Amino acid sequence: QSSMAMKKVLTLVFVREPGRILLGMKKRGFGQGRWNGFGGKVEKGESITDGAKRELLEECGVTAKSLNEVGLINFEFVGDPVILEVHVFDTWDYMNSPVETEEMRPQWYGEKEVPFGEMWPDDEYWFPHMLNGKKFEAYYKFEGMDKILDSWIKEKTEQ
Ligand SMILES: Nc1nc(SCCc2ccccc2)c2[nH]cnc2n1
Repeated sequence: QSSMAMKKVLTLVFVREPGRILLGMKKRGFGQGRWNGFGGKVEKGESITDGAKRELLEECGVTAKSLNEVGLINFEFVGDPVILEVHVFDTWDYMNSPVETEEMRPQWYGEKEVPFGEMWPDDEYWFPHMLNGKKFEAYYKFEGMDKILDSWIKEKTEQ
């Protein structure tokens, strides 16, 4: 047992246009075969925001000029002691059109056409908060990659 909880800090960035959202089809690694935002690990010595901008650029060639904090999600996977602490951002202020990389195949979706059937099962629960511009915190306990055993979500009033 470990008295210190083990956490891995990750980022997730969604590029926005009025009525549309950019998703990426993950081509390898964790979450392969699912549409998602762009993101990954935060490196030592970089801020979470800088890590988010770096992953967005690496994964689809888009440079975010500013990021909005959208939410904070903690994911637990049964049998894995490491909690994933995912910082979710969006950007409306960016440069360059998205391009496909080895990691991700980008595609724009209408906000009413988000392909939840090809995404992580939790997304359909917190996307509406993001799309409505509401900040949120959430927790999802997974068994495997498809089954949610336990969850909660709450909106954050601006501090
Ligand atoms: N939408 C969503 N994303 C993730 S992982 C996001 C963080 C990440 C991790 C590794 C590489 C890139 C990005 C999820 N895990 C469980 N449900 C989930 N939903």
